[in-house]
Amino acid sequence: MKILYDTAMPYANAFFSGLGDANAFELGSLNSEALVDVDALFVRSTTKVTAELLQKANKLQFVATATAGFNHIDVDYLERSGITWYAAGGCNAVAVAEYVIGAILQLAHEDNFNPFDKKVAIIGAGNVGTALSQILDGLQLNYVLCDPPLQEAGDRRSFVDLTDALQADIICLHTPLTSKGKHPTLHMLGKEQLLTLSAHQYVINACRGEVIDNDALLNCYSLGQHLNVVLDVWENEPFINHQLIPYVRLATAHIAGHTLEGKARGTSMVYDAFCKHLNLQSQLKLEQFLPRFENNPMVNSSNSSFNQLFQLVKYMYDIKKDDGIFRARMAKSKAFAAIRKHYPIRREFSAAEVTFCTEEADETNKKNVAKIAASIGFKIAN
Ligand SMILES: NC(=O)C1=CN([C@@H]2O[C@H](COP(=O)(O)OP(=O)(O)OC[C@H]3O[C@@H](n4cnc5c(N)ncnc54)[C@H](O)[C@@H]3O)[C@@H](O)[C@H]2O)C=CC1
Ligand SMILES: O=C(O)C(=O)[C@H](O)COP(=O)(O)O
Repeated sequence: MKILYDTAMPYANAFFSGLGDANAFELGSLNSEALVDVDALFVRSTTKVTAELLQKANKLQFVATATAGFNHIDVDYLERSGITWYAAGGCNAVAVAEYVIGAILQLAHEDNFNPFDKKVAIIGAGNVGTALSQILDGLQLNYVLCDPPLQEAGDRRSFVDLTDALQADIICLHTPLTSKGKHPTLHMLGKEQLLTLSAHQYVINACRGEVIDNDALLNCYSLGQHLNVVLDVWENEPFINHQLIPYVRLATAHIAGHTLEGKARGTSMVYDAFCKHLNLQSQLKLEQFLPRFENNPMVNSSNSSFNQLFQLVKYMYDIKKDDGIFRARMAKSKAFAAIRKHYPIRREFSAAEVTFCTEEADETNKKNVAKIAASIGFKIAN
């Protein structure tokens, strides 16, 4: 059994070497020759799995991506060719939701608004959208959901349409990239939609760059429209339009899902799916591999509730730092792919145990913040 996997899949050798002759490929190095006699191919979103790449894949029976999105895979071709495929939907849902919360609290801090008074719209209420809604529930922030496919399929949550969603204060995009079907998302926010937005609203795109028409966005900015947009994803990655960067409020290199947990869960879900395909019992579990988080956060309970939560979230994920690195490196070169490749280890809230430094007078405040922190995933020290 010959297995090829992307080197960017954490713990892949440990997971796959017991299942066959497992070898890694480096980003950008895969070609059709390398797929001769390969039985299983495991990728991340940076490898386009096309008919052309697979033209010499004489033995391929299973293709999997250790990512939620699968628009980089020609699934029609795989299905026509009798090749089983799998995408690790949900592997990094919590990571993206934590990125979005990091962005909202950072913007609230910079623009001096109270996030608890704002309404969030979650467009795309699947794995990521649901993980985000759970954190918003924990923080007691108001939100609406917009997901016509789920609504039509009978999902019992309550939904609004796109026009209503675009009136929310903070609009978060969590759809797949699709260009066919009844509800395509390609350029879902085009010129017409962007022109309806006001200077008091915020748009956060952490799904796929092409869901916002980037040329239309640049045009709005060039014409003087004030738009608060956070972009983790861009059209035409990694060769994005640099002209957009100075206008964007927070800019990152498609790393919203890049927690250690999110990436490693992708590997482990691919392993489980492949074992199932082979009719084998999975032997390995993600928990065997994840290291303990050593630098647990401490929070001062004499600060306001907002500041304590902001401090805590920023300790685990500082979006402003990623934004600074992005701007500095992108100013000098086409560093998009390199920033992603060398992204430092980031952990999810659930890895950390929080200690509160509390004077007696702050005890009630501490209890309130600790309850909220626990409800968004943190462990609380006794
Ligand atoms: N920035 C990053 O690092 C990451 C980006 N992603 C992207 O986010 C996307 C969503 O991820 P998941 O939640 O795991 O996928 P999912 O498939 O669980 O959820 C997507 C939801 O979007 C809905 N949807 C589809 N078309 C829609 C439309 N026109 N309007 C509103 N909703 C629509 C679907 O019904 C579904 O419920 C992925 O497809 C991927 O492209 C995912 C993880 C990490
Ligand atoms: O899961 C997805 O979908 C994503 O967008 C991933 O976070 C992308 O990560 P890479 O595969 O590009 O490292």
